[in-house]
Amino acid sequence: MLKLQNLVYHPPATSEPILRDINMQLPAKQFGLVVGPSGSGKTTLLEILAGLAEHSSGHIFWGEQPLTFLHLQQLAGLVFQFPERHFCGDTILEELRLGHPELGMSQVRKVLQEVGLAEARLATAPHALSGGQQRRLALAVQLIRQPSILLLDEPTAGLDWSMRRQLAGLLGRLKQHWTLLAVTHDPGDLLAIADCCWSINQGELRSVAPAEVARPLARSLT
Ligand SMILES: Nc1ncnc2c1ncn2[C@@H]1O[C@H](COP(=O)(O)OP(=O)(O)OP(=O)(O)O)[C@@H](O)[C@H]1O
Repeated sequence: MLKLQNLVYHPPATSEPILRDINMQLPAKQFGLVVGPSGSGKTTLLEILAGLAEHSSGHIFWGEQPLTFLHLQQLAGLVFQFPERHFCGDTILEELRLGHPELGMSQVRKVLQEVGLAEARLATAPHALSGGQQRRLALAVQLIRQPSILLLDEPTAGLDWSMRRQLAGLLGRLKQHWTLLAVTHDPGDLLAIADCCWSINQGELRSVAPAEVARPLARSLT
C-alpha cells in the first residue's frame, strides 16, 4: 500500500504551497485516480512520488516502510503526459532496453504481450506506431523495470474516443498485477476502472466517490 501522510510541497520560489497537507492511501493492485483542473498540483504530486522532486514535509510509505526520494526513484515508474514525445530509441526494442541493455528477450516479449503489443515487430520505429500503440509502448517501457507503482500523467490525453476506451480497458487489466495512480483533468473512461478517487484543487486533496467526480461532468453536458 502507498501511504502519504501530511505531505507538503512548498518550494522557496512560491508564496503559497503547491501541495497542502496531502493524505492518501492506495492499496496494492488498485487503480487510484486524482482528478483536478489545470494548475491544481497533479503533475507535481506525481513528480514527488517518482522521486523527481523532494517534498518539503510529511511522509511517504510503501506499507510500513518510509520512503526517501531515492527509494521512490527505484520503486516508481512515471509515464509522462504525451510520453511518445520522449521516445529516444530507433526501434521498439531499443526503446525498451534504453539504460537497461541486459533485459532479455523473454522479458521484452512478456511486457509487450502484457500491454497488447505482442504482434508488434521489434524493429519497428516507435514513431511509426499508432497513437494508442505508442501509449502502450510507453507503459511497457516502465513496466519492464518492474515498478512497485506505476504513475500516469493524463494517460488518455490526445487520444480519440476509441483509443481512450481501449487504453482504459488495458489499464483496468494491468491492475491485476500492478498498483497504478493516474492524474487527469478529464477522467472520462478512467472513472469506470478507478478503485479509489480523489479530487485536487489548489494543492488540496480530497477523497471522493467516483460518482461524485462524474456528476459535475454530467451536469456540464446538460
Ligand atoms: N518548482 C516549482 N516552482 C514554482 N512553481 C511551481 C513549481 N512546480 C509547479 N509549480 C506551480 O505549481 C502549480 C501546479 O502545477 P502542476 O503542473 O502540478 O499542475 P497540474 O494540475 O499538473 O496542471 P496541468 O494539468 O496544467 O499540467 C502551477 O501553478 C505551477 O506553475
